[in-house]
Amino acid sequence: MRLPPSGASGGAALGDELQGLVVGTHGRHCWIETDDGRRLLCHLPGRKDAPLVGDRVCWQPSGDGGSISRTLPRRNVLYRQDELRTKSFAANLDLVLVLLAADPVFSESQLNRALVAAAAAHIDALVVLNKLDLGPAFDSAWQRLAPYRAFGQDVLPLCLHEGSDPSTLDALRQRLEGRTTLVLGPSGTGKSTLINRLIPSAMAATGAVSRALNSGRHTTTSSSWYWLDGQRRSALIDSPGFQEFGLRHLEPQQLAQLMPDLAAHCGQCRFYNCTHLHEPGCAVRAAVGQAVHEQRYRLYVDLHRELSAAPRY
Ligand SMILES: Nc1nc2c(ncn2[C@@H]2O[C@H](COP(=O)(O)OP(=O)(O)OP(=O)(O)O)[C@@H](O)[C@H]2O)c(=O)[nH]1
Ligand SMILES: [Zn+2]
Repeated sequence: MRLPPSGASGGAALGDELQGLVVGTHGRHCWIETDDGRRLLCHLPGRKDAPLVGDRVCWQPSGDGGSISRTLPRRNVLYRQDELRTKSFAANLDLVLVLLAADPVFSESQLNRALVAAAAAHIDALVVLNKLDLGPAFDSAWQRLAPYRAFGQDVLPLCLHEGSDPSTLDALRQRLEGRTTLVLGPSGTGKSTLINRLIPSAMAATGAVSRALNSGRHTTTSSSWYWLDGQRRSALIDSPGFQEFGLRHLEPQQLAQLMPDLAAHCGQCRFYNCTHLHEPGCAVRAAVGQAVHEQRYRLYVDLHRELSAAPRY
């Protein structure tokens, strides 16, 4: 079967509108990719509701680029928040990959924030622990993840060490197939190494475009899109911003439901609006030290306090 010819500018037509995928954002402009794989710089009409990497947009040709007319409805958006405002990592995600490593030692609070944000956005999460070759350091990090595995969180070991057995990377590759995955992780875990290993050399230029877009800025705040295959079915989005992973867009009352080990007990508390902090007959507190790991409950208490104290915007 022959595909119908695409529009003069190469995008999928919707009425007389052309569609494209946002693969990079930069102030008042963003890079879009047409369905036949061409990339062009588009101008945004206004500051409000700027499209995110992963968005599908409608656009019209203008000059040697284009102009975006609107963003199509999103399946989801992963949010975080810094001191000042709510920010978004990307839209229309299938998976959030949290990359940790045996070294540097990871922050459980950061890990939990990423998982809570993904759960709040109804996006699957995958935790990957890199540097399997570090032996004892890896074992103790793997042990710290035991409570996460116990509540059903998918956790994969990984080794990106030069010359190592490729089986862990192959297992990860399978998880990414056919999906759009946002990669998050603190500095030093091997994020750049992973992206370089996963992206075929022919496509690395894609990342170069995104990096070039960001290079003039003081801090890199936008996400970069990389295709993992020639068919453009599987994609990775690399995003900065893991260090300041605020969750103030969430209400404290939502929190327990977004932590699966706590959520399993929420329904059995005496009071329907139990905060699981001090109430009598609290099923969550009764499970602490058993089905709910002490450390996980501590993360809940701290984050609940933070969300309760936060001013809302
Ligand atoms: N031992 C070991 N070292 C690794 C592995 N993967 C990556 N590294 C090393 O870890 C260090 C950090 O890797 P990067 O890929 O630069 O990490 P990153 O997460 O991109 O860090 P930033 O560039 O700071 O954001 C480098 O020295 C890598 O060579 C691994 O599986 N085992
Ligand atoms: Zn309770």
